[in-house]
Amino acid sequence: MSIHIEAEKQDIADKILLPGDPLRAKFIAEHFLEDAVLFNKVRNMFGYTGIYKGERVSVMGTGMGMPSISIYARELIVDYGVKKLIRVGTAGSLAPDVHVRDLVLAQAAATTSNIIKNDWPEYDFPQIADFDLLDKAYHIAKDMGVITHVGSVLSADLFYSDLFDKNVKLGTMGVKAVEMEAAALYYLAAKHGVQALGIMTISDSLVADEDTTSEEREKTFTDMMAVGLETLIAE
Ligand SMILES: O=P(O)(O)O[C@H]1O[C@H](CO)[C@@H](O)[C@H]1O
Ligand SMILES: O=c1cc[nH]c(=O)[nH]1
Repeated sequence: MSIHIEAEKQDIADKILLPGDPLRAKFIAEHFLEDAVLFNKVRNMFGYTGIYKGERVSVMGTGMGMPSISIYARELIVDYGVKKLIRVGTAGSLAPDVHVRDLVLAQAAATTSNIIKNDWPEYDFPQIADFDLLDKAYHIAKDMGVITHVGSVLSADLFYSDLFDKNVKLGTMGVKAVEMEAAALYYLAAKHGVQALGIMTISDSLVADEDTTSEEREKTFTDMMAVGLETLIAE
């Protein structure tokens, strides 16, 4: 067990989906995995391991924001030996052509946070997705016929921010969407030599009058869940 996860090492697969919402983790386990077993309920941050198309995979919530995902990603990588981590999150569109329910594959993640600089003050280096996972996810999503955008995202510390106008301006500079975890996940994956990718479903828009309910965000973004699982098991 680790400080925030009560599982034994063998209880967690080396491939994992990471939604922010622990109830989305429960939904994925109940609707996509066979023989799913709950391995964590510390702080209600539900984690499950089960079988997807014959392969052992796990899914666990990370909570909201980079401090929270940094705790879980670090423990999963260092204490449990997880090698492939795919965030399946929601994000707000920053671009007029990126609509609610579209997928965004986060090729890179800019951040407003000091969390990476606090750990690695020397350089401001880019936080990028693992190319192999990105390439696989892109082709899987395209083959499924899901509208999919590839580009950078902004991982913000604040959901409610006075930088709203500046975030929107980033959309005119190629940043597709704003969310709150990908940059820290990419940093930790680089630091520990494992693979990570962020797949986001657009849940609302900062540049158009489009949004979704919390129940939809928990239960209906199944394309993202399927793309994430297929990418985890792809050879
Ligand atoms: O839906 P999740 O995966 O939690 O992701 C997004 O939703 C939360 C904010 O509502 C933040 O965690 C943000 O990154
Ligand atoms: O606008 C949004 C939507 C989802 N997640 C965010 O962080 N921001």
